[in-house]
Amino acid sequence: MPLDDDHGRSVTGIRVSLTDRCNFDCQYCHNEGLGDTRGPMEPQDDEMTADEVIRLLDVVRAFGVETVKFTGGEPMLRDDLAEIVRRVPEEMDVSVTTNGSFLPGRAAALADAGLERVNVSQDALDREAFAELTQSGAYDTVIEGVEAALDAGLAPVKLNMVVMEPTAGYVPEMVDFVAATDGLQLQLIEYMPEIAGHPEWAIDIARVHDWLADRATRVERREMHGRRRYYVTEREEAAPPSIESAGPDAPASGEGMVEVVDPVENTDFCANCHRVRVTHDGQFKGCLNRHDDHRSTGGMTRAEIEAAFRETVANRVPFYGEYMVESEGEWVRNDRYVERVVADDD
Ligand SMILES: Nc1nc2c(ncn2[C@@H]2O[C@H](COP(=O)(O)OP(=O)(O)OP(=O)(O)O)[C@@H](O)[C@H]2O)c(=O)[nH]1
Ligand SMILES: C[S@@+](CC[C@H](N)C(=O)[O-])C[C@H]1O[C@@H](n2cnc3c(N)ncnc32)[C@H](O)[C@@H]1O
Ligand code: SF4
Ligand code: SF4
Repeated sequence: MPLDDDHGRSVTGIRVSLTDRCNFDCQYCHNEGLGDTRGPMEPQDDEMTADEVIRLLDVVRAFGVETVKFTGGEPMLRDDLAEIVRRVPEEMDVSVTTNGSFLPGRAAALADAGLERVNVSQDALDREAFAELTQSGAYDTVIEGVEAALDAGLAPVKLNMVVMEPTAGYVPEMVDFVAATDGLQLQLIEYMPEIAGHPEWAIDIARVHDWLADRATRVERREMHGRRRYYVTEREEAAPPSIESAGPDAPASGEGMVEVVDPVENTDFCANCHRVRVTHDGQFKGCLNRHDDHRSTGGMTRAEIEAAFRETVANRVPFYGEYMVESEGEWVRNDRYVERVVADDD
């Protein structure tokens, strides 16, 4: 049975950052709550080993955690990613979120190792905009990577697009693209300024919902975070760039799914959050936005890791609505946690 926190949220998923390193330098990157990805590209001593990752997964699986997501930094900078995926406890659903630049040549091996799906970041179907946003010239490689993932059977491949002022204009084309391409889905992620800064890039996500509601033939609500999923059909007049998803003769599905990830100041999203994170150096982290709830697992016995996980879950609180509360139209830290942080620091 999964563990529940004090707010009735069962923990069913774990997100493991395998490295803090990245070969891109996206202008918007929050690095899963850990700040800057810039730095050395070589493996770092503080990264968990494959054995340590598997040991943690073994512990949380026994607490009913059903899904694991490997992320980073760029998780495919880990040469042992396929080995790690192969060793994930059998009962767990395993996926990876990647910038896609290493998928050509490696997607098939990951699928063989047991990877079930992959999310690939792609913010614009435009070479120049992509280069500007990611500070990388890997546009064609990423498109090839998406094709490689589809060919390897990793569908549905979710394209992750961060929606903010510099990218919002590319949304319609991305939606047409997934509607026209079998095996692809789109995830529109509201830009989160909390860690990355640049509040001026934030957009009003309600406008995106309204636009999608007009465009969609049906709408669903995902249990996780209460996210809305819009199903869209192909428009005849649209001619987006093509990907031959399942071979040149494969029929297009004619329907695409677009999911909106809208965590910013969204109490409903946080009230339905079922995830615990693990940092690349092996610390449990109860919330993406918090830095005061990390619990180390380094050098611990299994019993100690179990205790650290229980404590992490017990201390989880919805970020918006509990850790942050509204006061006179502003989000401010709840006094309860200000006191706790000061006490912890002593
Ligand atoms: N604030 C917040 N943002 C999240 C959370 N989960 C996902 N996100 C945002 O969505 C981004 C993409 O996450 P992914 O790992 O690709 O996708 P996902 O939706 O979590 O995973 P799937 O289960 O594959 O749909 C993250 O890097 C965050 O920006 C969450 O629990 N809280
Ligand atoms: C931190 S990256 C790590 C995995 C991998 N390097 C990648 O880019 O997919 C995970 C996801 O977070 C998203 N992301 C990064 N910074 C963000 C921000 N400030 N707001 C919203 N999403 C963000 C990225 O677009 C990506 O899809
Ligand atoms: S590729 Fe991922 S981890 Fe790297 S900078 Fe971009 S969003 Fe951040
Ligand atoms: S509590 Fe909210 S901000 Fe924190 S990880 Fe969960 S959904 Fe994200």
